[in-house]
Amino acid sequence: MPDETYGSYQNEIYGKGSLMGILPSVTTDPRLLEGQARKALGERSFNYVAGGAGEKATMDSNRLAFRQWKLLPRMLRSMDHQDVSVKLFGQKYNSPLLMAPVGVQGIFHEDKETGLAEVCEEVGVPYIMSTAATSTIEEVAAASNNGHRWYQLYWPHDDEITLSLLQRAKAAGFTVLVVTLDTWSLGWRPADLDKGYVPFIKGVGCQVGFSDPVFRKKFEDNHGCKIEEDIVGASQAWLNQIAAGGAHTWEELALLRKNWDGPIVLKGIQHVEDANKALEYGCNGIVVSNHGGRQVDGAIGSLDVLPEIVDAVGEQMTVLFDSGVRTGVDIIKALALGAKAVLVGRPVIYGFGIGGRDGAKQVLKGLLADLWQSMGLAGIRTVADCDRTVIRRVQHGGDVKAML
Ligand SMILES: Cc1cc2nc3c(=O)[nH]c(=O)nc-3n(C[C@H](O)[C@H](O)[C@H](O)COP(=O)(O)O)c2cc1C
Ligand SMILES: O=C(O)C(=O)c1ccccc1
Repeated sequence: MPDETYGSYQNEIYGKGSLMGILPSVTTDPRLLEGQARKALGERSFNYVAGGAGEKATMDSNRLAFRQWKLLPRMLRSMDHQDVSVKLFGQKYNSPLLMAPVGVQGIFHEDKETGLAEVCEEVGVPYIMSTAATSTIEEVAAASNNGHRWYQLYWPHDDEITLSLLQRAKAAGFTVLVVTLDTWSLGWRPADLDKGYVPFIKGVGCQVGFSDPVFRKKFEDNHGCKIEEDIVGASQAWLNQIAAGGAHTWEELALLRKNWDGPIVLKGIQHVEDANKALEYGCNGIVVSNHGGRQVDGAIGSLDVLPEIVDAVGEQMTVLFDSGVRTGVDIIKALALGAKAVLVGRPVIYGFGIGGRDGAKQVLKGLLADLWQSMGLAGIRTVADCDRTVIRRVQHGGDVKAML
């Protein structure tokens, strides 16, 4: 049962820490988390999650963008009825935090997607499942149980396969479709390129495709053998569907709109004109995101474009945010600039790599407790109260290296 106040994790750590000598096994310091994960994970898995495109300039920009906004805390306000719940697409959620879709979770811990989905249900955070998963749609749904789950589509080029994935996601209780637009091909990622590391080449992260009846039949018809008899060939065929072979177009969104009854959210929007187009093409929301700086190096910091996008479409559609969120105060800043909720990727995966289910749970609970504490101490009672009056932009951005 999720703790709906989220204040108690701090008490849990202080209480148990001082009374029983039990300390958290995953650091609560956002500056130390990546280093702890580096020690726990194999080199290639660590490089994969921590890596970014090019010289990581966009990863830096993501953090610097946060540093340029400061809170203006208010005092002597009763926080007796503090509430961090939000409503997204007519559904109430306990907090404005969502688990970002992250591929190949099985390379970070054997608990894989099913374990993380279970944890998300326990802490009350919606789990967004990636198409590049090491578990099937149906396995994740079973593990997520009564938890909120959204499905992230890497959009196959073959429409029949796309329709099959949508049908499976719907049947498995995924309520929101998140269509990622910025990764129709992998970015230029030196850390992976130098080690020749692509987990999918040997079928890792292809479980959604390999378990899909339409993809299976087409593969067998075209290759004259079963997937299990040619894993490398099947991996290539799956990758050609979801992460190679060119970008889709705005016009093609009609297929998704026609075949998905629930909300459709476009992930990877960084330009006001694209936000306007998302609206024009009948989408219900967007994630302002640069994929955590993993795709276009030198792209603008994600938080830097949030205000103008919110000004353009925030009244008509749900604007979500990700890329660079590391603390509770980061969440407050994104909300203050108009995001309705935020997605977090790497920090949770670091915790997951360090301690599987338990490690991921510590990170998620920590973020929620930090959000709760910081909102309260800043005098912000509800997410609705978290508007542009609670922050101010300053010129001195701080040293991003001190943070990362
Ligand atoms: C290891 C890794 C794998 C990812 N895989 C996916 C994916 O399969 N689908 C997707 O839409 N985004 C994927 N992302 C991007 C995240 O959803 C999110 O946009 C990004 O991690 C946010 O930035 P943050 O890590 O700074 O929080 C991935 C990110 C990482 C770090
Ligand atoms: O690595 C990523 O960022 C990502 O989004 C991805 C893309 C294809 C397969 C797995 C993950």
